[in-house]
Amino acid sequence: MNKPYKIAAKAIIFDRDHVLILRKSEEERTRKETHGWDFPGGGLEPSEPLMDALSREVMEETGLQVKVIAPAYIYDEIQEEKHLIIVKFACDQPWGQVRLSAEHESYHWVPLADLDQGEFPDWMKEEIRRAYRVYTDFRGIERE
Ligand SMILES: Nc1nc2c([nH]c(=O)n2[C@H]2C[C@H](O)[C@@H](COP(=O)(O)OP(=O)(O)OP(=O)(O)O)O2)c(=O)[nH]1
Repeated sequence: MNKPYKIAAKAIIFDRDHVLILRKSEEERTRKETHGWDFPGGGLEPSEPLMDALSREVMEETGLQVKVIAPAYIYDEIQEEKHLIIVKFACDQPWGQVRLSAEHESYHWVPLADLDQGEFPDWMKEEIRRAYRVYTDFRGIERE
């Protein structure tokens, strides 16, 4: 059976040694079984380039503009209903005032030093660590 593709772009945004993590709204959390944490981003609209989707979704979900550094991680899963591909980009230099959409209830600039103690799923922590390596390598920053 041919499954439809869903392609999404998500942003792992750094501000020096902090990373931006969103908390899904209660409605989103109860709608499906979820750990409730999120990176800003989402699926492509028809005929929309990946990078345009990234900046559109980041703006819609956070009100921020960011500088994209480079892809950091690709999540690729054949699910029951669809083939899901999510490209995660390391980003920095967030600019603007945070304004959340109805999808999220709060945002957290999490210090990287506190990541291990956070209640985020292990795979999110791993994606953040990878994106942080991309961020520090590209920007020539000493790692924490
Ligand atoms: N299990 C797992 N899911 C991952 C990884 N990387 C990654 O982007 N995902 C994606 C796939 C799922 O769409 C989503 C699972 O998180 P979730 O429990 O919040 O599920 P969800 O269906 O509410 O996801 P979404 O609306 O945020 O896309 O995260 C990973 O390494 N492991």
